Amino acid sequence: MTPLLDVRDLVVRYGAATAVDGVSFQVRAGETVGLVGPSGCGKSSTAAAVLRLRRPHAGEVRFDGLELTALSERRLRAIRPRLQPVFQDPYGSLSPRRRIRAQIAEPLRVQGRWSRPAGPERVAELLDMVGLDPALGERLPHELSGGQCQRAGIARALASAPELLVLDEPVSALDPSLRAGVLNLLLDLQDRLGLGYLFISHDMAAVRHLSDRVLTMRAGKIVT
Ligand SMILES: Nc1ncnc2c1ncn2[C@@H]1O[C@H](COP(=O)(O)OP(=O)(O)OP(=O)(O)O)[C@@H](O)[C@H]1O
Repeated sequence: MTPLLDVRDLVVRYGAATAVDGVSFQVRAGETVGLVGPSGCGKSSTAAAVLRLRRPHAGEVRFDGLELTALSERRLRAIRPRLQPVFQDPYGSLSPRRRIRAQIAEPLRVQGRWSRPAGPERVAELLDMVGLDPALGERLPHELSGGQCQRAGIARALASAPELLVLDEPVSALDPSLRAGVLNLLLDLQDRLGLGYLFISHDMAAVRHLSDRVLTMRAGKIVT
């Protein structure tokens, strides 16, 4: 079976410095692959290349068999909803001045999946799926707690109907008491939706809790 994500010999450079040095791994549908390693070892650079936020210097990123590194922006736009990021900063991934419900509705509108009353109902359903009272959709991001905001960001990612989530330190900015709740939510969503996860963290306990397989990076290379 074609893996959901197939990364081959990935190289990311910043000028003369090599941040990712020949990394290869696969993520299958419904599977969580953890990526751990010390600060600066190249985890976020790997994520950025997978999401095509940064073009790699060399190597391939295949998503469902399709090579992303060579795709035009126009063709990439059709693929982007299928692989969605969740970043560390819960407030940073949402626009500060728009209500939560409008931000969750946006992917539905962009993909031509918005109508009334189904659109607003879907937004309420997505909020409920991430454990938020749909009434919180009326609020602005700064009117939510960090944990609520990260859940809203996950709801927004889910609005695109993704198959893969790239989770880059998704709970590291949260109060330790809230982390388990968000990690368990991610497990629950994976069960319900069959999502693949690339889960990046320096928190070994969190990675073990979530991952089917754990890859360790050091100085740009996968060492296990
Ligand atoms: N935009 C950039 N410009 C130049 N160098 C960068 C840039 N982003 C990252 N780097 C460098 O690339 C290397 C890998 O960084 P990266 O952020 O991918 O590591 P990381 O494992 O995600 O670290 P952390 O856990 O601290 O986020 C580091 O040496 C870093 O300084």
